[in-house]
Amino acid sequence: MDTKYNIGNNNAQMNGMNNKNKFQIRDKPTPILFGNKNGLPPSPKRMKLNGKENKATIPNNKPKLSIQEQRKKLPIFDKRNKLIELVQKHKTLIILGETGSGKTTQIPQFIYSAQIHENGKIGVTQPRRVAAISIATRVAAEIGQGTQVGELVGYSVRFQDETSKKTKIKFMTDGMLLREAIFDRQLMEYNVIILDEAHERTIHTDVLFGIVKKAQKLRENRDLPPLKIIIMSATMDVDHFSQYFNNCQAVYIEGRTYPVSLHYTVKPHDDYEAACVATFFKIHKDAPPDHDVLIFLTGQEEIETCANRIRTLSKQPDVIGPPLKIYTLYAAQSHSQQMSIFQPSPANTRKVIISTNIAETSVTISGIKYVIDSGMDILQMCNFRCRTFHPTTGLETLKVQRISQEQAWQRTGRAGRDSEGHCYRLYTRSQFELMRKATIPEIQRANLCTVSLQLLSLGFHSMHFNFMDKPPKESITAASEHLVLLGAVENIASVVLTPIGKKMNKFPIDPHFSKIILSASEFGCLEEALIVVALMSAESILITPQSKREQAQQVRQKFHSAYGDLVTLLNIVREFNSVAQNNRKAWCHEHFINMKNILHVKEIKDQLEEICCKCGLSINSCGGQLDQLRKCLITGLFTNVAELYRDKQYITLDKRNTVQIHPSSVLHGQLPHLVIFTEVVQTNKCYIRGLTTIESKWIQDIVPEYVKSKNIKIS
Ligand SMILES: Nc1ncnc2c1ncn2[C@@H]1O[C@H](COP(=O)(O)OP(=O)(O)OP(=O)(O)O)[C@@H](O)[C@H]1O
Repeated sequence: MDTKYNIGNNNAQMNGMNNKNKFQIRDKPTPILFGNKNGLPPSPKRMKLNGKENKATIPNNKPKLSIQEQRKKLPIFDKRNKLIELVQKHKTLIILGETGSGKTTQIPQFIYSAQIHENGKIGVTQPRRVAAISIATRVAAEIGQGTQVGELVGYSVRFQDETSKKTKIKFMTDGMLLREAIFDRQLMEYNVIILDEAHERTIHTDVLFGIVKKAQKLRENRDLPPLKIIIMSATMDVDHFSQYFNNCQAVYIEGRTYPVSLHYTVKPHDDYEAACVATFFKIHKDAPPDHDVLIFLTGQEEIETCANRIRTLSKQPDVIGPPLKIYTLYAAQSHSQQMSIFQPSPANTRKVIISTNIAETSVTISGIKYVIDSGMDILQMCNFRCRTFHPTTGLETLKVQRISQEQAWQRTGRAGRDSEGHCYRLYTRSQFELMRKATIPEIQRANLCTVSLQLLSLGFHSMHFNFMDKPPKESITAASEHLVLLGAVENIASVVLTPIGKKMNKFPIDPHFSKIILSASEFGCLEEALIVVALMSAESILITPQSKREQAQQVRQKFHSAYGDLVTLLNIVREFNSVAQNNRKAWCHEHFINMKNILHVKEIKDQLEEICCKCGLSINSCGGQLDQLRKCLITGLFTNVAELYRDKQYITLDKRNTVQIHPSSVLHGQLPHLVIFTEVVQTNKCYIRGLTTIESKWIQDIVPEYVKSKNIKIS
């Protein structure tokens, strides 16, 4: 391998691990001991605010830097020429730079200004939509001169394309670029592709590594304009990556804009959630109001519980600190809920964001001074069935586990972005050293159904694809078997998609759902199937505020169907469609329906309908004959059937897992004999939701091959 470049000598590394003094948190709940006293700023002047003792309102009286001044302060900024030279020279380049050095926001702009992309586009992938959207917004603002997102700088995430003919820098989720590859293997739209946050090793990024490598080669062989590939991260195994990309060049950019002090606990803590709360209140008591806090926890339930605890405790009379604005961030939230974390908090109010690993990479949330890292994450074990396109309908079992060192550094890097910061690691230094270095690639543990279908449409069988790290053989075989049952391929070794398989790939959704759509016209219920699939692809249309839970449930009671959740949601959409345009807002308000999300369902349905028309399907409706829809669901979701066996317990027919009906389901407490589900939620128990009742004889009639191959017996 060529020598690695080191650019820059600004050695402002994360600091703060060497102070032996200890401080103790005296507030409720249980104190946590950190091995560093430098965690908090020196005691500032206090003043009365909202009747409580609080910090002075001008904690930071440095003048705010303009956006261009902020750019110039980034460690990457004065390495522009050297970087441009390297990108020009190498067809593939690995760029490693510390979190906050300016890789994601600056490198696409450097390439653009040097016209390396010539007349093509610069595509930049991100593992998550929140990052893709927020970075596009930031880069458009940095370019200035009235640039709006969707013009020179745009983004593309599933069902939302904010690009135009003018777009030259396109941020997108890795899944979107993968879909584009299905339609053009050579990725001719782009002359430069940047795969950012490569260390995350999401399933899509891993597949993209192989796809872009192949596209580059194809273009080379066919004398087409070359494709430049840039792989970026703050934390990755450079040698492993370089080897995969034909021993390509790697460059390291040193330096962060602001230092982050690290604080480890003195002893291990089992109750990491309580430790987060305790640490938060310690910060809250002493830090100025505009010093915001970001807490990393694992999943929705835990995050909501923590938010409630902080909310309740902050109202106690003996708790000192400014007013709080509490945000939560996890995959199941609506897009607007997720983006609300970027709103500046009102004056003299502290913002606290409690998040899953969504906020772990790429995002900059202005004002975050403190990061509290629980050290835990949820490992997604996709052993139920394929991951679906919607995070909350992914039928995965989830397991809480320790994060990797890479993740710990990424979390730390969320502080110190617009001023110096602190990271509280709720684990000891030795626990950190015992953590695995890198995250296990998702492809090693995920169900490969969707990806196998996508690869087949590109002419590759997963078994023979040039993965950076090959997934287990059993996962590939299981995915292939599933695709056979869905009718997408003739047999597990086939590299050719059946006509149905080809059509399935035209839909930007999980193969199980595209199969339902493709079967629906035969069942005479395509209209209804499109609505149901659109509902499963969008954020929840229901609003159920905790304080008005009963009222919301009561007013929506009239839509409830004994057939289950999907038919109930279908009833809501049907009713909404019949309401006059000018009354819809009031109707949504009255029924606790999220108007934006229900309109988005309609948009998705229209997009899916357009694809149906291109596939030559005629739209038909079953009206009140909902058995047709219930039967049709079996064609795609046959692996998600659960049968009642005793005492409210259900058993899944496919993998024999024990599950229960989730309390939020309209079928909760009703104990139907057989249900099909779209979602598994794991808390202390394993719950299923998104239910529809079905009849046992239908399964044998609709998927006889499956029943035979799995030797399924239904009582
Ligand atoms: N939305 C934003 N609001 C305010 N400042 C921002 C924003 N996005 C980026 N910045 C500034 O630009 C800096 C560099 O951000 P950038 O995302 O380019 O860094 P990076 O090196 O890619 O980091 P990471 O590896 O964490 O993604 C941030 O530290 C911050 O100072």
